[in-house]
Amino acid sequence: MEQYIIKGGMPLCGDVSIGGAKNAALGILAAAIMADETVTIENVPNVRDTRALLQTFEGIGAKVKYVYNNSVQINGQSINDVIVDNDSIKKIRASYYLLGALLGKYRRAEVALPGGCNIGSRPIDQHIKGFRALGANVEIKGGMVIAEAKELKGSHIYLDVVSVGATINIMLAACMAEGNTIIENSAKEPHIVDVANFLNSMGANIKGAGTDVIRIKGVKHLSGTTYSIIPDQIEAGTFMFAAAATKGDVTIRNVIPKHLESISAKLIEIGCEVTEYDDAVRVVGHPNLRSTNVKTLPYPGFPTDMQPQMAVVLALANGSSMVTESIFENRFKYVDELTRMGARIKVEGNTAYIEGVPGLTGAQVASPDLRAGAALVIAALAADGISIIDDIQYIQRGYEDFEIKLRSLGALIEKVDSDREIQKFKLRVG
Ligand SMILES: CC(=O)N[C@H]1[C@@H](OP(=O)(O)OP(=O)(O)OC[C@H]2O[C@@H](n3ccc(=O)[nH]c3=O)[C@H](O)[C@@H]2O)O[C@H](CO)[C@@H](O)[C@@H]1O
Ligand SMILES: C=C(OP(=O)(O)O)C(=O)O
Repeated sequence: MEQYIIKGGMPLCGDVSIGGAKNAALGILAAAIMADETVTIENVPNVRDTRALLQTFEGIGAKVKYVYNNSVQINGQSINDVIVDNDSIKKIRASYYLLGALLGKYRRAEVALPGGCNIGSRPIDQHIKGFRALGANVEIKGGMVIAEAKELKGSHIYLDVVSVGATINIMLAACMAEGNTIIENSAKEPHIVDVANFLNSMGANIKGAGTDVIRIKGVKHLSGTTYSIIPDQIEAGTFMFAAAATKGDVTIRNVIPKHLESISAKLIEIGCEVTEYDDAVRVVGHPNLRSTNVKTLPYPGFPTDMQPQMAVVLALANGSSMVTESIFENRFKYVDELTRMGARIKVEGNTAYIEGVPGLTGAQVASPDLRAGAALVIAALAADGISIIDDIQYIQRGYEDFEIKLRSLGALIEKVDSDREIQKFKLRVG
């Protein structure tokens, strides 16, 4: 199994360019199969999750062509199956978007229950409630979600919880339903807006994305388009926190600074310097970081997908901090691993109580999930000595060329696959 080996203690310095947003890409790729023509999508992150989704499209008969590095052409007209239950799709969360897309286009979908990071119970009751409100029969049988509708009719849907997945999924189905749909209490994340913009560029009629009321007028056909996905807010934030933890100086390019406000605000609060440019942010670390408290919230609040990375930075700040996770009930699994590196963190309920330490020490640790894995990489970059990170397949779900980008900032990190490669790295870095 592949691992990362890291020799820490080097401040990260230089420029890094951010790729397309994974969580926007997954919604947009699913939406693309609804078009009657070829769709070209640019800035698609080449990560495990997007590859799994694209392979699944081919499995049900869609045509997928990689035009160059991060551009993909999709034509869904040749789809000949609405049953999706292959092994790789079961591992990703965004398989649920195939329900909305296939139901909207073909009025039937049978998709394996979603996987994704094991960070909580992650029900999909709000997705199902939305589909039912549009007139679909939905049942769960043998690990599959089966949704079927003779006709889909616009409806007024109030989400009981603010859900990114349910908002996008209902938007997908409703944009090809008859009549008008209103989604109230919808999520407002930048990727919701990006999926809506993409659907509109194919001829859908969606207004209000980015607010908590989305209005959709159903259309009969969606056409071809060319569209570029927004930069990944979470990849950008991860590099920002890596700069802070290693007391470095990193300019993160190809970002939308507005999407990073909650992250920048926390970095400034703890003493880092953050400069915003039109499409870049520069983070300069501080030798003595201050403590603070953070609570995860739906956008524009502090993102849950940045919570583990923030905890690592606070583990290295002076004084006591509190990190409260309000979205997922099981997102502190990295704490035991971080403790093995010398962090002082105690979890009670949905809050991690952190006593900052002057430094961490390298250790062998395992990624419990995607962002926790990224956080452990940050910890290892800041730590004294050598760390080995196991289970990096989770990290590869969401970060393209993570180790290559980190190396370009001066990090001593290698992806290894054998003891021999580990020994070679150790000899090289001394
Ligand atoms: C592929 C993707 O885009 N994943 C993101 C998406 O996940 P995901 O779409 O799974 O997250 P949601 O926004 O739906 O979840 C938010 C909260 O609502 C609850 N809930 C959700 C749906 C539902 O039907 N019933 C219900 O109770 C969840 O358990 C959670 O407590 O948004 C999360 C919150 O920003 C991010 O951490 C994930 O990275
Ligand atoms: C939790 C995440 O992903 P997913 O919802 O795909 O598991 C994430 O991107 O941090």
